[in-house]
Amino acid sequence: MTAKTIDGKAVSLKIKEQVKTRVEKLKEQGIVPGLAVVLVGEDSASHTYVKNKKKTCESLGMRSDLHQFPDTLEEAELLSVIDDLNKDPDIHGILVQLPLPKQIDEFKVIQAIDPSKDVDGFHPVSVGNMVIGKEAFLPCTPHGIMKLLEHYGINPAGKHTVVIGRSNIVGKPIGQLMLQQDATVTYCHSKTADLASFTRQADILVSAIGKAKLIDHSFVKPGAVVIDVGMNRDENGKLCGDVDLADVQETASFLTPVPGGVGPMTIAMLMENTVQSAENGLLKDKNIETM
Ligand SMILES: Nc1nc2c(c(=O)[nH]1)N[C@@H](CN(C=O)c1ccc(C(=O)N[C@@H](CCC(=O)O)C(=O)O)cc1)CN2
Ligand SMILES: [Mg+2]
Repeated sequence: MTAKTIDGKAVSLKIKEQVKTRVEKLKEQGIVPGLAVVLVGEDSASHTYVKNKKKTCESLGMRSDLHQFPDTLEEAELLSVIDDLNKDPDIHGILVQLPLPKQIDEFKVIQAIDPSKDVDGFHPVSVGNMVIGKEAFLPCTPHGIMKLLEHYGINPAGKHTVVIGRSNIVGKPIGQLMLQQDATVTYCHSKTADLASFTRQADILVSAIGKAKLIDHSFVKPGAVVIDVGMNRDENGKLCGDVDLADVQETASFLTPVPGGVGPMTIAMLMENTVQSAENGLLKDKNIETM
């Protein structure tokens, strides 16, 4: 068996086209969806992601405001910025790029965002609604993974999904979204003993552990769908995922590459959440109940 490549770039382009159409409809009604992006510090990867988010917003006809601060920013100042953005009627989505510098408590900052503008889906209200299966902004990377599965006709129902990683951004929520689609879910993490004994049971394996090429064919059940959320550098400094693609190619049925798999979906889903937030605002103005 040679695994089929899941093309996240192609699927993300389709989603962005749909978002663009929704933006055009909103603009006809005088609304320009607006995303505020808050960036603190000098992390070069964060700068790249933020630049891409801003560029993508603009290419889809949305407004995007960058609020950039040095890594010495105090927590209270950041909370005050969030407060202003919460009150700004032209801003439909607020995103604080993570990670934040050490002196700032990430949880406090996320909690300060108005849940109706929480397009990252990280606020405890969004997380709670997601877990109980109510309408919520879903976190972009896990939501993007579910969209990829749907696009390729992979139904998680009744399948054993093994997640490696327990971050709030990817690991925990992807397990919850899989559970909602009737998968049987096992969480593994850095302290799991005999990791391969679990991953070899997976029909769908999601790796978000951040270890370059850890997952070779000995971790993979023949025919499994392998989703790689890792972003690492290999021995030559080249971007790679958690999965040794060449080694797993003849064992898996589907594989997401890095780059070009899950990554592009993250930004596409952020765009979708932002346009959704602007649509929700319009419905609220017309007194129609949404989230
Ligand atoms: N506030 C947030 N912070 C962070 C998030 C997030 O969703 N919200 N996720 C990550 C970083 N991230 C977006 O912010 C992100 C990571 C990777 C990609 C991506 O497209 N990756 C490409 C490769 C890019 C490269 O060449 O370097 C790929 O995999 O194809 C997009 C977004 C942490 N912080
Ligand atoms: Mg911190």
